[in-house]
Amino acid sequence: MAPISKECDFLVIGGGSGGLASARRASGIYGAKTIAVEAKRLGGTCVNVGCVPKKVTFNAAAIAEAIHEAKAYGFSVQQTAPFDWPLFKTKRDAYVKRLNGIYEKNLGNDKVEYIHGRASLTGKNEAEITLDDGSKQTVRAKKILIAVGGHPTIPDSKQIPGAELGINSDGFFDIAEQPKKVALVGAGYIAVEFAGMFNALGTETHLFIRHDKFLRSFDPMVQEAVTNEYERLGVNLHKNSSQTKVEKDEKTGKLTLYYKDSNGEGKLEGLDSLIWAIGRSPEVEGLGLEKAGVKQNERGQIIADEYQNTNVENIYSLGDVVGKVELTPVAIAAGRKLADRLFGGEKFSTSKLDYNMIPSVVFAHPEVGSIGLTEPEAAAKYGKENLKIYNTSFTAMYYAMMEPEDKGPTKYKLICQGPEEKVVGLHILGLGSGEMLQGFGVAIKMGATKKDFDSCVAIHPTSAEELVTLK
Ligand SMILES: Cc1cc2nc3c(=O)[nH]c(=O)nc-3n(C[C@H](O)[C@H](O)[C@H](O)COP(=O)(O)OP(=O)(O)OC[C@H]3O[C@@H](n4cnc5c(N)ncnc54)[C@H](O)[C@@H]3O)c2cc1C
Ligand SMILES: NC(=O)C1=CN([C@@H]2O[C@H](COP(=O)(O)OP(=O)(O)OC[C@H]3O[C@@H](n4cnc5c(N)ncnc54)[C@H](OP(=O)(O)O)[C@@H]3O)[C@@H](O)[C@H]2O)C=CC1
Ligand SMILES: N[C@@H](CCC(=O)N[C@@H](CSSC[C@H](NC(=O)CC[C@H](N)C(=O)O)C(=O)NCC(=O)O)C(=O)NCC(=O)O)C(=O)O
Repeated sequence: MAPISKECDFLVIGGGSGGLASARRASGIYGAKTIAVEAKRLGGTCVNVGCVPKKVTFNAAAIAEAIHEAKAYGFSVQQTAPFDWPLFKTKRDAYVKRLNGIYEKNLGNDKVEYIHGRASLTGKNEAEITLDDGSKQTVRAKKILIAVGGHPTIPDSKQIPGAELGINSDGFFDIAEQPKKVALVGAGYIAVEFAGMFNALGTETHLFIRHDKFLRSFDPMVQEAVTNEYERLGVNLHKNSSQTKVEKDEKTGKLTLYYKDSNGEGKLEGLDSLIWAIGRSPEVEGLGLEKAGVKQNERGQIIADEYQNTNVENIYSLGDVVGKVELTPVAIAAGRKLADRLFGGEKFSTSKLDYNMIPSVVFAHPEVGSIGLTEPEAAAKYGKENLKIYNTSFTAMYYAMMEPEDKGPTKYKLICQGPEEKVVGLHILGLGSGEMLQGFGVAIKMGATKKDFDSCVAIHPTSAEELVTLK
């Protein structure tokens, strides 16, 4: 190994949501000598190929829907040209690039030393960084944070010949022209969000799921309502399906997907893109975990306790590579709490992130918001007889001017437990659910009961008011 070229208090491997947040707090607030290493682009998955470009694309899809809906309100909106995907992509790329620059500047402002390169552990307190020109630097650190995130999982080409002809969520953001026809495989956040966006923007969209509903980790109300809504909106759902082969027509570049479903065997021709969205795997290859003795679970994720400690003293890990809850605010919060604990002195000596009651939103059509237990989870934990479930289903006033076939669903479910009716789960779908959930999340995190909900006077006319007037 090359001689030690740098020493620091805190070496952060991975310049994504968790790593940046931790590094900036450690250095900017507590003055720890911190080095952050990023192999690709600052900001990580969220800024470059995740939340940020996804939400901007979701906004484009929402505008496409609004243009359609505007007619019902008396506007004579006429689209004179199709959606300009290349223009939109150029602007989206430029926005992300601007954020990369802002993040680099932020590191400078917080006096974090930034190294662009790929880090690999060489021992308990040491790492080797391979720079872009191939040269190497070695760093000795008192404490090391591993926040290297993950990458999309792709099926094995031995099981599905031609699987490599498909792309993944990273590739989605490289698509240069709007596809006329796409197939997506998967049933989680990404498949559902992408399918909804493509469909709203006018692409013929086929979604292949292994069961008869998607978003199966969500409350049954969400699974059923959103699956039905996607069918109503014209997404071609291939239920109970599996894929057997993918072929490419070398002349046209179009793909054919061979599959099986409850009707037998089928094939879907003329695809501009096939997108695998079947989960993510930890980014641990070449990280040298074995050299430092850091333990992983059977999925390759790093094992860390509630304080982000790995099994090796002074090596910590958080975010997607740990895989408990794969969300940006979770990685950020864990990263900041860790910096507080490590460098914030006595006051923060027990600082840790509480992984209970974390709200999340699926930017589906309509948006879905969820916090706490699903109804089956609550029944298993507390017993059905100790629960009171409040449901409502109504037509949001936004749809008042529209024909029945153009009205989208709104459904809310509040799950309460015990004689005090403590709220242990809230599941909402409909317009504005994404923005709505955060505030209710605060109340629920504070331990709100149904009575507390009811004691807040409604704001009229809003969809949210239905949640404080549930019967
Ligand atoms: C399409 C998509 C949409 C998403 N939408 C949302 C959303 O709307 N809301 C939400 O909360 N979450 C969303 N997520 C999830 C969110 O992006 C992740 O949970 C979050 O980015 C995880 O942060 P992290 O710090 O753990 O890892 P990352 O952000 O992935 O950062 C890890 C960084 O480490 C770098 N790295 C890896 N190995 C090395 C190495 N050896 N040396 C140096 N650097 C290395 C990587 O290049 C990367 O930049 C989305 C994810 C995807 C894929
Ligand atoms: N809005 C947000 O906050 C977003 C958050 N994210 C985060 O990123 C994570 C990764 O997203 P995603 O990739 O969608 O993963 P998810 O884990 O959310 O969903 C993947 C789903 O795909 C299905 N699946 C798995 N293997 C196969 C297979 N071989 N063939 C067909 N279907 C399969 C499974 O559903 P089933 O068992 O029903 O088949 C599985 O649950 C999310 O869990 C989330 O934490 C991502 C995007 C947006
Ligand atoms: N909530 C606003 C988000 C606004 C926002 O935060 N925009 C970011 C781009 S999303 S960037 C992706 C993500 N940021 C966030 O999630 C925002 C974090 C929140 N503001 C906080 O500080 O807690 C992240 O990975 N953060 C890691 C870190 O910052 O340490 C930005 O412009 N930043 C410029 C700047 O910071 O100067 C919205 O949705 O409109």
